[in-house]
Amino acid sequence: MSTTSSMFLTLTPAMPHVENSNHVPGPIDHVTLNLAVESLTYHIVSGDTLVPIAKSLREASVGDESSVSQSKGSFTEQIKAYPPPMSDTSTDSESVLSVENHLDNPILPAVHSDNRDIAATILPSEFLSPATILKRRLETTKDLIVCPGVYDGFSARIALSVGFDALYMTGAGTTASRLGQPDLGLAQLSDMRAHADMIANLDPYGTPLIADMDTGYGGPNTITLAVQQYIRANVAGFHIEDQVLTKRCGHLSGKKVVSADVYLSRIRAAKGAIEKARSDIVLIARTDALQQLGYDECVARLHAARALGADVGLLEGFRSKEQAAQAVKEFAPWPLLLNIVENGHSPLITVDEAREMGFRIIIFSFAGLAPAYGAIKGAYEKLKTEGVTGIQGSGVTPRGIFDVCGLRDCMRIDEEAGGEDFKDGV
Ligand SMILES: C[C@](O)(C(=O)O)[C@H](CC(=O)O)C(=O)O
Repeated sequence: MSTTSSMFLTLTPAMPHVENSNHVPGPIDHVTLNLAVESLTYHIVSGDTLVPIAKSLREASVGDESSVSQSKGSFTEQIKAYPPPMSDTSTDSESVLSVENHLDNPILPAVHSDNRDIAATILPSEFLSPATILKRRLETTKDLIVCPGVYDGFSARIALSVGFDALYMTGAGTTASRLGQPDLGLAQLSDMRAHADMIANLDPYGTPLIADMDTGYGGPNTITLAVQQYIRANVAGFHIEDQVLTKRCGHLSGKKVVSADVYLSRIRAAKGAIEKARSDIVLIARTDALQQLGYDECVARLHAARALGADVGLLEGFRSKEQAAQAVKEFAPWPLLLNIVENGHSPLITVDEAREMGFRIIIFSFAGLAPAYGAIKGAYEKLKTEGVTGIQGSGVTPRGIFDVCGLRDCMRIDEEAGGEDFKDGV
């Protein structure tokens, strides 16, 4: 039939979703349409499956004409921005399906033919989103995923240059660096989303970012928006907790948690948003109930969160190494994340010890913020008392700092595009 007949799409192992994907919403409003298009974009770059792409296209196709044409325009632009690896047209019969046949599947009716042409140009055969990378690593290995805390673009760049399994965007550090405020629930969704978006997209196709989502910033509707926004921001995983909205750092005294019912409504809302988006973003259920309600209540809350589909558990503020090890055993093989906050309320557990205990993710929330505090304060004090910063002779040059921030990539992009901005160097 059309131009699509000779085009092939290599599908990822997530393909079996096809059989269960016949839920197609009815007519949609502008908001839903925009979400569909954004989710579509996400799936293009994520390479999850063809189904969400086709489903989103269908959703777009039932919107009003102006929305549809607007969405198609933006869609086409997005595809141009992410050119497919056209050289890879593997013919492995298990992994290659005709786009045309696939879109003709009766569970995916009414896809516009011009949209099929667009879909046929998408070949996300090798690309996995950071969320998918993180999720598969949790599902298919027993690795301990080690994440340094990053609190801004520069600390994230430094962590990327050192090389880690994943990064952790600390809410405490975000609040400190973005707002200059303590970790008391003062950062709003817009602050956290914008910060996460910037950090997650410094290396958009690589190192996964796990980001703090605090309490979810409100009730189920706000949490739904928060999850949608984190997904669109290319965040690979997030944790959501049971503290009251006026929360505080998990390593301060006087914490208060909401009831188990309210907590579970948060988890349910988060999971529902993830499923609706067909996203692989990793849902980490955190409980801060230890201080106020004790260990058994934490265990009950995390078991309930697990039953609702949370991918990972986080029990905040362990009192001892024994308690940490006990929790891993309690939930195995469900993965647990360990939050290390040096000089906080919990004992220091090293990467090797955490691996031995069986934790699956370890975050060092203050690994960037605390040393930055010491180094910056030292330089400022020296400047004040001695009239110099002490940086001279340290070997840290402006060029070196900009290199960490991707200067070479910027130069390469310019050169490859035929630009001349850097032909005489920098
Ligand atoms: C993990 C945490 O949520 C963070 O924002 O990094 C904080 C860290 C901290 O403030 O000590 C927490 O443990 O609550």
